[in-house]
Amino acid sequence: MIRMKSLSKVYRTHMIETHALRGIEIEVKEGEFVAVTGPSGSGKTTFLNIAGLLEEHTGGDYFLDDVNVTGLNDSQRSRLRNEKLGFIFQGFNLIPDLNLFDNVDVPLRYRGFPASERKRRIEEALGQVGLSSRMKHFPAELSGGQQQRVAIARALAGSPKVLLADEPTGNLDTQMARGVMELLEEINHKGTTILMVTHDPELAARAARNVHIVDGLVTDFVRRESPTLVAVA
Ligand SMILES: Nc1ncnc2c1ncn2[C@@H]1O[C@H](COP(=O)(O)OP(=O)(O)OP(=O)(O)O)[C@@H](O)[C@H]1O
Repeated sequence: MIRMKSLSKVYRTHMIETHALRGIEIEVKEGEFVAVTGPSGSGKTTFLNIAGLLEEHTGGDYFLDDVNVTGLNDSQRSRLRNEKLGFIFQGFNLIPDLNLFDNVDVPLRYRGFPASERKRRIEEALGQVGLSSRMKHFPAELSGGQQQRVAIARALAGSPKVLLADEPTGNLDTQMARGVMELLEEINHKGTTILMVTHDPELAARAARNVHIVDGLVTDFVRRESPTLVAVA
């Protein structure tokens, strides 16, 4: 589903070059749940943003669902992103002035689905995260955990193949974090591939696979189903 070959990312600002990713080799298969861990500044968000087509890599190749995204133009990248990917962020990123229904509707409007199809998808997605009864509520009327559930519903409504989550529980207390993790596990069991950046060792340990990034390199893949160390770069 996700394949990166010698992938690198260099940020160039004010004469300074930052080598954020330095030759990533990784393959994530459909249906995997991968936790991405590593120290601050190691390149986790950069990795996730490139996987999510939010940023362009500067070297190597990236194949998303067998499409080589290297060299695609902005509109091709947007189309691929909208069709295949869903995003969840630490800060939820909901629009405060829109109720839950309309928040979940935002990316569906971009996709150009007809109103009846959007309604069906919104109701189904909010149902899946247990918030059917709150559709007319506004984000500020919900707890942090509930707001993250809305963000998950917004991501799910587009039926993404891959869900990318950057510290999805970073703003939540332990109890709420567990609830969100359980929901992500449920979504994964239904077939969605998940890539989740987390600083939380407890959550990382629950993912079937951990990818550890240090200093822009993947240093460790651990498949917890088998004790074998699959790759060390
Ligand atoms: N837009 C940017 N311009 C310049 N440098 C950047 C940019 N974004 C990230 N970097 C640099 O790239 C490196 C990797 O950053 P990244 O945000 O991917 O790390 P991270 O592992 O997600 O860190 P954290 O856990 O603290 O969020 C850092 O040195 C960072 O300063």
